[in-house]
Order: sequence, then structure tokens, then C-alpha cells
Amino acid sequence: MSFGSIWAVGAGNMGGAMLRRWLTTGLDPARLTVIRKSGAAFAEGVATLSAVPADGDAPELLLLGVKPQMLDLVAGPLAAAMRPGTVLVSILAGVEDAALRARFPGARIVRAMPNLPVAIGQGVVGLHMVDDEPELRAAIDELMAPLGLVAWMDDAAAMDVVAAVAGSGPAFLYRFVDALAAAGVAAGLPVEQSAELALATVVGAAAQAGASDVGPAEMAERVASPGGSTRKGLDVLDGDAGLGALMTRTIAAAVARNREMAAAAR
Ligand SMILES: NC(=O)C1=CN([C@@H]2O[C@H](COP(=O)(O)OP(=O)(O)OC[C@H]3O[C@@H](n4cnc5c(N)ncnc54)[C@H](O)[C@@H]3O)[C@@H](O)[C@H]2O)C=CC1
Ligand SMILES: O=C(O)[C@@H]1CCC=N1
Repeated sequence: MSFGSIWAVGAGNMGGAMLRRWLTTGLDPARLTVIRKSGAAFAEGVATLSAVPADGDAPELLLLGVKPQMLDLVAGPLAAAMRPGTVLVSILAGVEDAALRARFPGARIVRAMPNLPVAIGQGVVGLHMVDDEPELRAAIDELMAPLGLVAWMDDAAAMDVVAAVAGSGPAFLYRFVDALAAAGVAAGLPVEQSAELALATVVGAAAQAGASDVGPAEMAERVASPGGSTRKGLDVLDGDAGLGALMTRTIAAAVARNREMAAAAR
């Protein structure tokens, strides 16, 4: 990895998942400093501070992982502690490059939109950088590679959609698992067995789709025997008020909220 020292501010669900994955895939803990209000230990060998040090050695890379609403609480002391050229990787949903630039003048800004499965190296990380610096892009590619699929977005506006589809996506899938299980219960399965079958079905089907050389539409056709029961179920999902319409509304609601958070940070 090309970054000698990394500070992470906000090591909660998402930032923490990225850091833990980097540590399990070879990041030297001595290169990482976690800054968290509690000051509680993060991981063995990782320095943990409860506030931004006023006179510490500024890092080569800063991972910003607080909630967008907390940005202004951390930005002042961080900006003062950083050196020109520090790479700022922000995972804040919505918050735009210009909003970050205004708060961290001199930083080289990269927006990243990860999702929680980065914890097991099977996440998605959408990336956007206004100034295309090929060397920095390569270093970020190398940093993000252990997390899962890495996708650079040319259009900054697409980051709000990446946040909805990939960032929020796991939550939407978890809801699907629960809905599948609840529907199984409604149709007569015992509660625990329905939950177990639904989750195992989604895990197995997702893994198979991920390894398949055909797309999900063809995979669905292979399940649906002509004249069989799957077709009847797909007819419901594919109907006018079916899954397509529901997901369109779901993603639109999440994108709209990301845009509201962007506006609030301007
Ligand atoms: N949870 C997810 O799946 C995803 C989250 N994100 C983004 O990640 C960011 C964090 O979200 P989560 O991890 O879900 O939230 P979280 O609440 O789990 O983590 C935020 C962390 O920031 C810490 N924090 C708050 N104020 C602080 C301060 N002054 N100094 C240092 N640390 C402070 C909190 O203690 C907490 O650990 C958000 O900006 C969100 O948009 C992006 C993609 C996915
Ligand atoms: O809910 C949120 O605001 C963040 C953005 C993507 C996933 N979690």
C-alpha cells in the first residue's frame, strides 16, 4: 500500500469495517491512528486518540467516516492538523467535493462510497475524484482492492446513486430476506425454519449469480420451469406495481435524501 500513515476519524459501522478489512489484509497497525470520541482501543497495535492532535504528524491519508451531520464538528481541527497534499478519502453520503474542498483547503480529495460487505472483501466501493491524478488513482485502487469491487464514477452526481444502490443496497436486500421469510410463515412454514431457508436461499442464489457467466434474468429463467409455479410468482414481481416499481421508488427516496445531505453541507 502506498500510504505511509493513515488517520481515521469516525470508525463506526462503515469506517470500522474498512479499517478492519485493511488490517486483516496486511495493513501494518502501526501506520494507522484512529480518532474517536471515546478514545477506546480500536484494534491491537493501532494508536487511538480521543481528539485530533494539535501538534501530531499529519497523515498521508485521512479517512473521514463520521456522519455527514458531524462534518463541521471535526473539520476545523482536522484541517488545521493536515499538511498540503494530504489525501482525504471521504465516505460521507451526499457531501460533495466542493463542500470538502471548502473545509479542507490543500487536501487531495477522493470521495468513496463503500458498503458493509467490504468487511469480508465482498463489498462495493464507488469512487470519484475531481482532479484526475493518475498516480493517486492507482494508489487508491491499490488501497481499495481488498474491499471488493471498485468502480470509478466520472460523474459526481452518480455518487448519490451509488450510495443508494450499493451503499444502502445491503439494507434493502436484508429487508427482502425478511419479507421472503415472513411470506413463507404466512404460507405455513414455522418461523425459524422460514428465516433459515430464506437467508440460505438468498446467500446461495447470490453466490451462484456472482459466479455465473449469465446474468440474473437468465438465471431466473432457469428456475422458472415452463408452466410451473415460479412463473406465477415472477408474474406478480414483474407486474406494474411489482418489484421494479418498488425498487425505483426505494432508490429514488434514498437518492433524494443523499441530495438533501449534500445541500445541507454546501
Ligand atoms: N453504514 C453504511 O453502510 C454506510 C455508511 N456510509 C457513510 O459512512 C459514514 C458513517 O456512517 P456509519 O458508520 O453508518 O455511522 P456510525 O454512527 O456507525 O459511525 C460514525 C462514527 O463517527 C464517530 N464520531 C462522531 N463524532 C465524532 C468526532 N467528533 N470525532 C471522531 N469520531 C466521531 C461516532 O462515534 C461513530 O463511531 C456516514 O457519513 C455515511 O454516509 C457510507 C456507505 C455505507
Ligand atoms: O444511510 C446512509 O445515510 C448511508 C449511506 C449509504 C448507506 N448508509
